[in-house]
Amino acid sequence: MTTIKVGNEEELIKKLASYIEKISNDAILNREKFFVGLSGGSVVKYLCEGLPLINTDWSKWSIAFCDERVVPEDSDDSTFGTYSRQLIPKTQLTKEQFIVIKQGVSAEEAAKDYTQKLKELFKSDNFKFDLLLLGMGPDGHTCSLFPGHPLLNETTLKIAPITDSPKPPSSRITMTYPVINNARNCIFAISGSGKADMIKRILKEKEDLPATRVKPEGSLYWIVDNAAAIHL
Ligand SMILES: O=C1O[C@H](COP(=O)(O)O)[C@@H](O)[C@H](O)[C@H]1O
Repeated sequence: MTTIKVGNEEELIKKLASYIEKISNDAILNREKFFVGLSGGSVVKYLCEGLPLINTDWSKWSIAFCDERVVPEDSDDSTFGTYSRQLIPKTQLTKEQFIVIKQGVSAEEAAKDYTQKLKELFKSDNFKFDLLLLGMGPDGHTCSLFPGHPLLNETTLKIAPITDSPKPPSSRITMTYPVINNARNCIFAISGSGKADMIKRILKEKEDLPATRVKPEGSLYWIVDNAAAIHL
């Protein structure tokens, strides 16, 4: 695991973008494709500001969601909806490059459908992402994997439904650890004093929390700004 400290949110956005540029270009050079998973929450802002700055072959990108809320695409809670409005117009990405959840169905059906879509994307049951871009909530959750929730121990489902998310909206789908920890690279991007206590508990005290359980086969990076890293 590598911890990268930066001064503030602006520097975090630039640092994150530079890592994504390198990882995407390596993947495209070596495998001619780049499979990436995006998160919602504060990561959306970091990516919508940082990604338009990078040099990459956008046509080689396939984009999935580390978790997604089971809501209509035009809802403010839809992670795809937000990227669609705020990222696509600033890059050469098209909507067709995003793997989106099925609309108008239950979380259970959305998770099954999403699993099928990923099987088609990877042409395999082995969902090997080049990069997962992760956030962490102030309670230590990542994706839609919350402290104490039974999904932390899910080993069969790769994409799981959750209908009792403690953070609204309650109905979501999420990657589980068998997919997360199969990734070639995972990057957490964390900014602000509101995350400082949890950063200490996870990175210093190694407390068993959802974000701590992200231990990919590949590389793990935590990019943390000064305000979030104050207790390290
Ligand atoms: O609900 C969610 O929360 C986490 C963390 O969000 P943040 O705003 O505290 O960064 C996010 O990573 C996840 O994708 C999202 O659905």
